Amino acid sequence: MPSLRGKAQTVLGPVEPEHLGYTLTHEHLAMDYSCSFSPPSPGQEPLSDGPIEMKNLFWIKQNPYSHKENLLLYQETDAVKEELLRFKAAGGGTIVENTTTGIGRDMNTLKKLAEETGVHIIAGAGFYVDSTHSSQTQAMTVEQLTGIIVDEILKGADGTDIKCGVVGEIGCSWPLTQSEHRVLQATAQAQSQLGCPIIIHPGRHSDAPFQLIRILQEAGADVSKTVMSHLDRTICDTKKLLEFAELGCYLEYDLFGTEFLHYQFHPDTDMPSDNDRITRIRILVDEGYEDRILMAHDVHTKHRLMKYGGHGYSHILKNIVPKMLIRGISQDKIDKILLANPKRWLTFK
Ligand SMILES: CC(=O)NCCS(=O)(=O)O
Repeated sequence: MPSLRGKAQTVLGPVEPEHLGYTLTHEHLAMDYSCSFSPPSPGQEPLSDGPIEMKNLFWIKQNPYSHKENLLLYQETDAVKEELLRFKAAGGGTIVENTTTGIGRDMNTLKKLAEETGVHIIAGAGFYVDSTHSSQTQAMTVEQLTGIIVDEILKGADGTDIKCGVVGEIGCSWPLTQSEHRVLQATAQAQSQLGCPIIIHPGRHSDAPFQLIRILQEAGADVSKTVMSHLDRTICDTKKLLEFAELGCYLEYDLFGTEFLHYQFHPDTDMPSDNDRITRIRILVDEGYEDRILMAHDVHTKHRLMKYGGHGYSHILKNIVPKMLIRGISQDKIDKILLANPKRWLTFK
């Protein structure tokens, strides 16, 4: 089998990293997030079952995980295709599709979207959070889990010959479960065998990213090829963020476009606004971490698509980049964040 060293691996095969272009490192194009359904507040049950309509859109935006149909992104392939074409027209080149086992990864659809739009799509290997692990997964050893992840990259995933090009998002809860711990160790082992990029979904606690990096390191992972996702909602304290940045992984702000009053998954956290995200990125740039920052939207529900009045996959390129420039983050730094850093991360070692 030819080595992947020096290449990035898309669903259409290996590519030269120079060809990736502007890259969103954490998105979903086809996914079923029903596993995260949050029952609505008493009295709001009828809102949960209806279709998405103008008159309930504000409620859905505030309660995205309580609306059943909103969680079925996989039903929107035509709308997603249209949006990928817009992303490309806005200068975009690559999307890393983070849907792993447990939330409806669909390799055939990803391949079709890549063929029909010309956008490079890189699929994720591995497993989402414990609540989606099958009883078979729960019973597997680290070696068995490693074998599955390695095969998804070298041979193909979900019974297809379409290959993944990153490991993740690897789902972790807070507190971390035993099954998630084994999957993390397998992720580290797969990475040390293949030199591949990995990406982690941390549990919702500011200590979680530190714990996860420690476990990965102890299991032999290369922290410099590791992305910690969702820092937006995970480490809100600047001192702690800078402490975490010292560990040397990529720091991902991937919830651009998500703005709401009440964060359903963790009401103690105030979800930052896009302006807050830009402020935090500016702090990291000023502290010298410009080579470690990544950005994305993590679109994973229908209401964030433009078809439903959402911001879509072009929001960063069209609206956030201009605002970053206004806030004193130079084009050179932005090109590091959206072009050079993803390229370095996605290149197999
Ligand atoms: C699909 C996924 O895991 N999205 C993350 C949502 S969260 O609110 O940042 O946990």
